Amino acid sequence: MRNLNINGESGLEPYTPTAQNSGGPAASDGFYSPEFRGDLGAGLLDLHAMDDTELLSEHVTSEPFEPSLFIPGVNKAFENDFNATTNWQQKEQSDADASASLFSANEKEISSTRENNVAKIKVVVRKRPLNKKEISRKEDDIVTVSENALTVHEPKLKVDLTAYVEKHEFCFDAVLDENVNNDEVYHATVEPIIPIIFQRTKATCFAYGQTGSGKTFTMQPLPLRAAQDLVRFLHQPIYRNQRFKLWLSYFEIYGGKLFDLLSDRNERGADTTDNDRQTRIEGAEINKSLLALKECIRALDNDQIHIPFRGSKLTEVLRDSFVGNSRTVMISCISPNAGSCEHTLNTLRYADRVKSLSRSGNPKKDQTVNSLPPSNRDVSSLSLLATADVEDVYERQPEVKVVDTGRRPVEKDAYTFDFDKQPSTFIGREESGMASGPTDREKIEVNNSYGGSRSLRVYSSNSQNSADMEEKVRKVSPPRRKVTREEKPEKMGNRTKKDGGGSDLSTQNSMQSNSNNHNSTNDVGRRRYNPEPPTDGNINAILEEEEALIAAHRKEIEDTMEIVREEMKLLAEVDQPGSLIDNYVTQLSFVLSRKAAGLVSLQARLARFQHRLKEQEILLSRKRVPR
Ligand SMILES: Nc1ncnc2c1ncn2[C@@H]1O[C@H](COP(=O)(O)OP(=O)(O)OP(=O)(O)O)[C@@H](O)[C@H]1O
Repeated sequence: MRNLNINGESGLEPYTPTAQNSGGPAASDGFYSPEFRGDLGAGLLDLHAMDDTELLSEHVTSEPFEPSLFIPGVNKAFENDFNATTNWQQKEQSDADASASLFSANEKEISSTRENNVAKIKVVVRKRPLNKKEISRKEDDIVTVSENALTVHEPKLKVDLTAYVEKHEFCFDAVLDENVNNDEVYHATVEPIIPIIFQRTKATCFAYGQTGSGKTFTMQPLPLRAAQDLVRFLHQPIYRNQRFKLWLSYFEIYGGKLFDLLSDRNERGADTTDNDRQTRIEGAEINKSLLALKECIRALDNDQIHIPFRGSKLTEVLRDSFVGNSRTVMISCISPNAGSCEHTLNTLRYADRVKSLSRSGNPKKDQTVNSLPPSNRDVSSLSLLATADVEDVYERQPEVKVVDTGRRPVEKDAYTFDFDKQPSTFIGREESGMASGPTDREKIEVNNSYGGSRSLRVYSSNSQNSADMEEKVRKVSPPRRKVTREEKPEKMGNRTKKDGGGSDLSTQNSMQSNSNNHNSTNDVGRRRYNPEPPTDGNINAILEEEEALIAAHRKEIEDTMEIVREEMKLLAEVDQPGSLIDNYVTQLSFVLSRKAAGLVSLQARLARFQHRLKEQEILLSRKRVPR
C-alpha cells in the first residue's frame, strides 16, 4: 500500500483568485464581497441557509452503465491498493479462463494481505461541480484536482482584513473531479471489490460528506451495478460449481431499530403530529450513529483494545467492515464552493483519518480480526452506505431494490432486530436446519434531504459458499448465516475458545449460541438471545460529552472571533490621534481576561473528557480478563 497522504501540510500565500479558480468567477466578486461574508466573516457561513440542490449537470444521473471503462491513473491506484483484477476485458475471455485468473489473483491478494497487512480501506474523494446557485452567487471553485491529489484553497482574512489563501494539500487513493461520471466512479470504487467478496471477504463502500455534496448522486447507481456484476460472477463455472448463494437485504435503521424494507411492513413513526420533535429525535439518532462510527474509527486508530461497535446500530451493522477479512471503500463527497470550505476541509480530514487506519499496520486490529467468531468469517458481504457529516442530516424517501439471480424464485420475508430489548427478539422465517443471526453486515444507506423524516437505510448483499446446504433458495431477505447440523459442534467449540474477546464479541457469540439452540430444538421462526450487560450507557455518555466538547470548542472559536474584532477596534481607536491610552489599557486587560477565561474553561472540559475516556478504557480492559 502506498502511503500517499500528506494531509496537514498547508502553506500561506497571498490571495490570487485566478490562480486557484478553475472556472468560477473572480473571488473579489464573490466570496470576499461584504454581503457574502456577512457578520460571521470568512469561513463561518451558515451552510444550512444555502440550497445546493440545483447543479448544472443533473442530467448525469441517468447515464447508462458502460462496463468497459477504466480510469487511467485512478484504476492503477486502486489495483495497487486492493490488488484486484476485475478488468472487464477478462469478461471477454472464456468463463473458465476468466474465473481462474480472477481466483488466483484474489488468492494472491488475500495472502499478501495476511503477510503485509496491506490497506483494507481505500479512500476516494469525489468533487461535484459548482451548482447554479453557487455560480449565480459568483462563488469560487476552491478545489483543484491533480491525479490523486487535491488542493483546497481556503480563503482567509488577516487581522488587518487583508485577504489571503491558505492551501491545504491532500493525497488519497483516488480523487475524482467534477468531470468524472458515475460509471467511472463505479470502476474506481465498487467494481474491484466484487471479486474479493467471493473469497469470503466482507466488502463495504460508504459515502460521507456534507449535505448536498453528492452522496446520493454517487451511491444511487452503485447497488444495481454491483448486483449485475455479482450475478455475472455467480454464473461463472468456478462459482457455480461451489454453489454460491446470494442474499440481498435492504434495511433501514430508524430510531435505533432495524426495519426490513423488503417486507410489506416498511411502520416507523413517520406520521407523528409533532414533526419538529420527530425531526430532532431522528437527527439525534443519526448524529449518535455517526459519532459512534467516529469513535470506532478512533479506537481502531488508537490501538484500543475495545472497539465500541455497540455504540449504535449503525456501528453494530458496520462492524464487519472494519474487522476480519474486510475491504472498505470510503467515498468522501465534497462541494467545491468557497462557502463550503470549512465542511470540505472537515470531510477531507476525516477521510485522511480513515485512510491512516489502513497504513498503521496495527497488529491489534488483526487480533480483533482473529477473535471474531468463525461464523462471521464464512460469509462474504457487500455493503453500501451513504452518510452525511454529523451536522447535516436529512432524509429522502426510501428506494427498494431486490436482486434476483434469475435462476431461483425469490420470496420476501419480514424481520426486525431490536437490540434494545432484553432479551431481544428476532422474528423471521428460517429455512429448515439452518441458523442465522444478525451478525452478517451488509449494505447501508443514509439518505439525507431537506424535510421529512430521517433514518439510515441499508442495502445488503451476501454471497456464501453453500455446497453443503439446500439447493433451493427460497428467499432473499434477510442476510443469514446458515449452519448445517454437521457444522454445529465445531462452531460451538470454536466460539467457546474465542469467547474471551470482549463485550462486542460476546453479544455476537450469545446471539449465535442461541441460534444454535434454536436449531437443535427445530423451533422455526422465532429466536431469542440475551446480550451481555451493555456498556452502552457509558458509551452514550461519552458520545454526549464528545458532542458537548465539540460544541464548546465551536462556541469558543466564535467568542474568540468576537474578541478579536473588539481588539481590532481597540487598535483602530488607539491609533487615532489624541486617543486615551488609559482607556486602551483597561479595555485590553478586560478583553484579554475574557479570552483567557474562555480558553481555561475549554481546557478544563477537554481534560474532563480525556479523563472519562481513560476511565472507560480502564473499565473495559478490566472486563476483558479471561473468564
Ligand atoms: N458529480 C455530480 N455531478 C452532477 N451533479 C451532481 C453531482 N453530485 C451531486 N450532484 C447534484 O447535486 C445535488 C445534491 O446531490 P445529492 O443529493 O447527491 O447530495 P447529498 O450529499 O446526498 O445531499 P444530502 O446529504 O442533503 O442528502 C443533486 O441535485 C445532485 O444531482
